Amino acid sequence: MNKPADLVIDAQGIVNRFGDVVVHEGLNLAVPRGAIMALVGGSGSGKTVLVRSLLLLRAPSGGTLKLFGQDALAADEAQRQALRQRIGVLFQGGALFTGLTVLENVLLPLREQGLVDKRLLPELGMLKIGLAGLPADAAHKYPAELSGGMVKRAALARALALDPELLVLDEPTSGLDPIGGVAFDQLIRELRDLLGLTILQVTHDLDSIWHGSDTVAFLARKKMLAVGPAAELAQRDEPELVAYFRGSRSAAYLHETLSR
Ligand SMILES: Nc1ncnc2c1ncn2[C@@H]1O[C@H](COP(=O)(O)OP(=O)(O)OP(=O)(O)O)[C@@H](O)[C@H]1O
Repeated sequence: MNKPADLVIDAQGIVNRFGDVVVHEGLNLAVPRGAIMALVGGSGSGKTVLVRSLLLLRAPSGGTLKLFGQDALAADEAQRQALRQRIGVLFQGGALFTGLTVLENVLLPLREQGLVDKRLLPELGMLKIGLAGLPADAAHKYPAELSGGMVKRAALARALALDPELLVLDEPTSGLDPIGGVAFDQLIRELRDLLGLTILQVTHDLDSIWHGSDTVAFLARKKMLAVGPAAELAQRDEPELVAYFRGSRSAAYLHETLSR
């Protein structure tokens, strides 16, 4: 068992409902520090609603939520803002400002925070761009001038801007070719090791699920149906897990990776 202090996210008994529609009912999720956890579930199972709750963008209808050991639901707005600043978010599609260069995008959170000496900003921005695996000359390009993989990396550099402890990634490898996807997974693992990050990633990418994550949290029946390494979940008998891990898509994937 992890001590509570070792859990970056500790959500217990979470309930989320919209009118009569119950999305989560007594959902538990514990993410230990240093984990790379994939958040997986069918369409409409409630991954986005859960992530919005974890990012303090939506108050759950019930349950408790500790972030970094602090009671996030009892926190006042200033404390919630401080908690949010400890979380870097990579939105699907990158969500970069198209009228700003990569460097300007990366510097935006730092400028808004206003804690860093302005003269140090460009150097700091270039450091984040390098960490995200982009060449220095990408800094002065606009998002439209970048490949899909570079856009993801630029968005990652921005997510790293405020030195987060937790990175939340929404389908980080979607739209990338398999080689680009594996390279991105590898980068995430290196950053976890280098910076001591904790990663929670919503993903449908079988490479990310099987090889890019240590643990898979599987959302079904309004709760976390199972949490464990992909190989462990693939042995379970719950019909949702059988369909996901032993269905035709997974079978084809495993057949292909075993023969690589
Ligand atoms: N603002 C809202 N008002 C009403 N219902 C909502 C709202 N947001 C989400 N829902 C419902 O909550 C459920 C879960 O939606 P959510 O977007 O979290 O699923 P998801 O797992 O992220 O799906 P996908 O993989 O397709 O993106 C759905 O039934 C959806 O209709």
